[in-house]
Amino acid sequence: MATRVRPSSKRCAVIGGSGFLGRHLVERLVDRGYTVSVFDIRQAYELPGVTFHLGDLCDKQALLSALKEVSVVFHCASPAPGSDDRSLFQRVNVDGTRTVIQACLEAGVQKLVLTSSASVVFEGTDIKNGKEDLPYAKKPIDYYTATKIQQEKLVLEACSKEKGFLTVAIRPHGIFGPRDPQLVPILVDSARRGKMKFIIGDGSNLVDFTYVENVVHGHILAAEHLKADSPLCAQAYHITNDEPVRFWDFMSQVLVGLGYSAPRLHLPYALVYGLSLLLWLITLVLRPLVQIKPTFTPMRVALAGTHHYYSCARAKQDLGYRPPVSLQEAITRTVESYPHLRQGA
Ligand SMILES: NC(=O)C1=CN([C@@H]2O[C@H](COP(=O)(O)OP(=O)(O)OC[C@H]3O[C@@H](n4cnc5c(N)ncnc54)[C@H](O)[C@@H]3O)[C@@H](O)[C@H]2O)C=CC1
Ligand SMILES: CC(C)CCC[C@@H](C)[C@H]1CC[C@H]2C3=C(CC[C@]12C)[C@@]1(C)CCC(=O)C[C@@H]1CC3
Repeated sequence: MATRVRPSSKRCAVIGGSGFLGRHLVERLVDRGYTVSVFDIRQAYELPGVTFHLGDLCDKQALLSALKEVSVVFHCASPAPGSDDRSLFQRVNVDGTRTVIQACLEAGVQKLVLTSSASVVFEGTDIKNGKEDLPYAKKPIDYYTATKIQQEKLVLEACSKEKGFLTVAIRPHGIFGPRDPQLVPILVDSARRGKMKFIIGDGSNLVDFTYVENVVHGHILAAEHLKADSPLCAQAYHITNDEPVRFWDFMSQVLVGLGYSAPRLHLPYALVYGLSLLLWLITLVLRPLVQIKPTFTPMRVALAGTHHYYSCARAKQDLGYRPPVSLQEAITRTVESYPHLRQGA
């Protein structure tokens, strides 16, 4: 009689493992003795002990071959938020996540840890010390956020103790750190084009920026604490640095650290938000003729001019989470990791 091999609890797969967060997660998992398979549409690096499976997460057969004997799946793949492509977000974040769940069930995966986003509750207005019980945004600020909401619901609803399939969602916010393709590069590009002279609003708005290694730590704690009798099943957890910071102080510290000037002049929030909406509408109308990528999208302006910071008390209580790297240390490490983006480089 054929015996089914019981997956080792240290065998995991990282969907989106070639990305910024995914690669940091893979590196940490390897350090902790996990056997890791990466599933991604691209291979961005090589690492001893890591197997790469190239494929689209919407393809169940491709997923199934990567999930053989895997007990834990981390799903941190998504199109970039800035891509603004409605059908791509729907296909990957919603339909694709359904496929991931189905493949996990068929492959006998025991745990699925989703990288969601704290933005699932953000509607463009202030959130101060937001807890996980805030309702999902009724009017999500963009397609990315709208599909992250649907994705999180799908994953949490799939949690089934009867089927031996447990799920949890991690909601990070403003991830930054070495190799981030988004935050620091966009900031520096804006500074180099002379667009970082202005502070949007009065500059007092507090925001969470979370160091990538802390986000990774939260994911691994969640995977290791997720058990049938634990409070984690079908729950979402904010993972932050637990040190809200003024948005413009954070941006200024990174800019000055890299040799650029900090923004000084103030512009009224309502004016900049209105202009960004107008620009967005114009790009929408012109899209068939010309592709314009505005720096100041309504989403970015809303993020730059409002409070949005979250409580991670639930993660502290249920996961024993404490951010291992302080914000100051994280900024120093990040600035040092981008010598090629320094002024004059
Ligand atoms: N960067 C941030 O500040 C935040 C990110 N998140 C979430 O964290 C996760 C990781 O984000 P990042 O590492 O920043 O993004 P990233 O763009 O660096 O990585 C995403 C990875 O997913 C892969 N991918 C995209 N579509 C795929 C598909 N159809 N099949 C297989 N792989 C596919 C990409 O090739 C890429 O390697 C995402 O789910 C994102 O929504 C949540 C909160 C904040
Ligand atoms: C041009 C400037 C006004 C802003 C430059 C920095 C921004 C690129 C970043 C500041 C906050 C960041 C952020 C995200 C992306 C990069 C920023 C807009 C997310 C939208 C990434 C995906 C998420 O799930 C939420 C993030 C919130 C913060």
